Amino acid sequence: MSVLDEIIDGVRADLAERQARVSLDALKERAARARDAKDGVSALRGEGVTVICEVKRSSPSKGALAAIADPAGLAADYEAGGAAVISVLTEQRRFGGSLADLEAVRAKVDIPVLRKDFIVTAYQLWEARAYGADLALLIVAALDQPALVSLIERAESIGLTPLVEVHDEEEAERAVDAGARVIGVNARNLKTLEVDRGTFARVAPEIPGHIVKVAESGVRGPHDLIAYAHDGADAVLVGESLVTGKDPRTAVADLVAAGTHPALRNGRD
Ligand SMILES: O=C(O)c1ccccc1NCC(=O)[C@H](O)[C@H](O)COP(=O)(O)O
Repeated sequence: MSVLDEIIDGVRADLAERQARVSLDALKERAARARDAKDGVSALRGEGVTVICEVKRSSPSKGALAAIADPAGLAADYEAGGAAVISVLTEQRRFGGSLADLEAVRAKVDIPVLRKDFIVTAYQLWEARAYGADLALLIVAALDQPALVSLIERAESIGLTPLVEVHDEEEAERAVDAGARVIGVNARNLKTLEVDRGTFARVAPEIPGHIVKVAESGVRGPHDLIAYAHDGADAVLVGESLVTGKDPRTAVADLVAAGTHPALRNGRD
């Protein structure tokens, strides 16, 4: 069984427990009371290369990364550093996240918030909206094409911007066909968990220019953002290097400075 399959088995088991406790109607009522969702596309099409900063406690590839006792405080530091979007990993078993983290971050920051999880049902999209997310991750490798199309449509219909994640050219084609407006190319191979930063350069040419292109994983600092920018990234998604570094606010500010540097912007025009 692949790592992704194992993760999704756990996600489905936890989801069944939540569904037994909280009805879909109750979630929808909670979603109706949530703050209106912010537009993820305009946030990511900000000045230069924008930065999505992740709240990530642990991961299948690295184990424990950072305790993060105060996810909202960390998100506030990211926002102060100039982040365009906060990504909150809500998967519990492998990443140590929760919907409570999402809710706390939402209450603290003004910028859009992404629910990063392994979403396989519309119920999870309603959860995302009910706990204040503006964007939600959909992983092409985890979904057949009818499910991908249906979840993109449902996300859009309830105000969420779907960030559709791909790992190769074939998945990119499926994401485009399904109507994605934002596509993330993840450099982390879900079979080996290894990061290959060349993945973005290979896959990005398959993605039409009107779609926002996000380079996910493996950003250690400004030099990696610049490399992804030269390969056509509109945004980067950064987790590990921020949560394991000493000063997340300054680290984000350094990334944002690199992403908005006039030399980089001229080179991309
Ligand atoms: O991080 C992992 O080990 C991982 C394993 C299996 C599926 C997903 C995984 N990570 C989720 C992510 O996509 C990353 O958290 C995100 O792109 C940030 O990456 P990084 O900056 O390298 O932490």
